[in-house]
Amino acid sequence: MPVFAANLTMMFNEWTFLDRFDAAADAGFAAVEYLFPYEATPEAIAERLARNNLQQALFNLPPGDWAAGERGIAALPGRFDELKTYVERALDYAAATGVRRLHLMAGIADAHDQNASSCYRRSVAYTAGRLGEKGIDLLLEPINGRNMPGYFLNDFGRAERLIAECGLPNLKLQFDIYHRQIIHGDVAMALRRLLPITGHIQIASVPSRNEPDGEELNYPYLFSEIDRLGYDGFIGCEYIPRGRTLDGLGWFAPFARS
Ligand SMILES: O=C(O)C(=O)CO
Repeated sequence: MPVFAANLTMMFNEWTFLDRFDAAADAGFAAVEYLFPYEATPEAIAERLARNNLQQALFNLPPGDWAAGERGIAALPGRFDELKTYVERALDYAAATGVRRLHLMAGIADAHDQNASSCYRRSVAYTAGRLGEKGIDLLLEPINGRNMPGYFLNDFGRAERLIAECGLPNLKLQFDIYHRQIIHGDVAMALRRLLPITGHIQIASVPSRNEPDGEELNYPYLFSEIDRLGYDGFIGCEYIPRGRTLDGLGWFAPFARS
């Protein structure tokens, strides 16, 4: 049975960030994820996790200047020293929250630019090494170019090759089924092939990125396939509720913690 993590960046937006932890637990979630924790203190987040007996499934390392349009800096030339400070900042939050996996965003850069590619490799190798010292996995997530135009890592094959070439035991794929379907399709076969290198799964309907209960993907089938394949990680619910978050949780009822 998959363990679902509520994505508190997208879900439970009727509450303030810290109150979303309580709301997710009350709705039956045993785990949470979000893009970034950095506007709250590590202590405040740790307190909400403990109070609600929630596991922290995932969050992202700092992404650079998000408000200015940056979506990570790992592939951006000249930003390596800044990246190192981001790694330490994320590790502070990791220590407080007990998270075992972090996502490194690549950035907006030409996917075929040699300089960007070598910066990305260097950033990935450095970050994986530093996280490995703490027993934490580093995740790389291909993101579709419709949601994030110009994003460097926009192809599952490239992520797979990089993970293989690096050969680092804690470097894994973040398999967002929503992005996979938009970029390549063939979701079930890709899960079968890529599950051995997958460290986290995320879900949403396609094309609307809403609750996983309709449109072009058959999630009940995919959940049973993920179970059949023996996946024992988290499934992050990275979707935008159509209306109020609680009203859209019908799909989740069979999986809710009582
Ligand atoms: O945009 C997404 O899908 C992400 O998960 C960014 O971390």
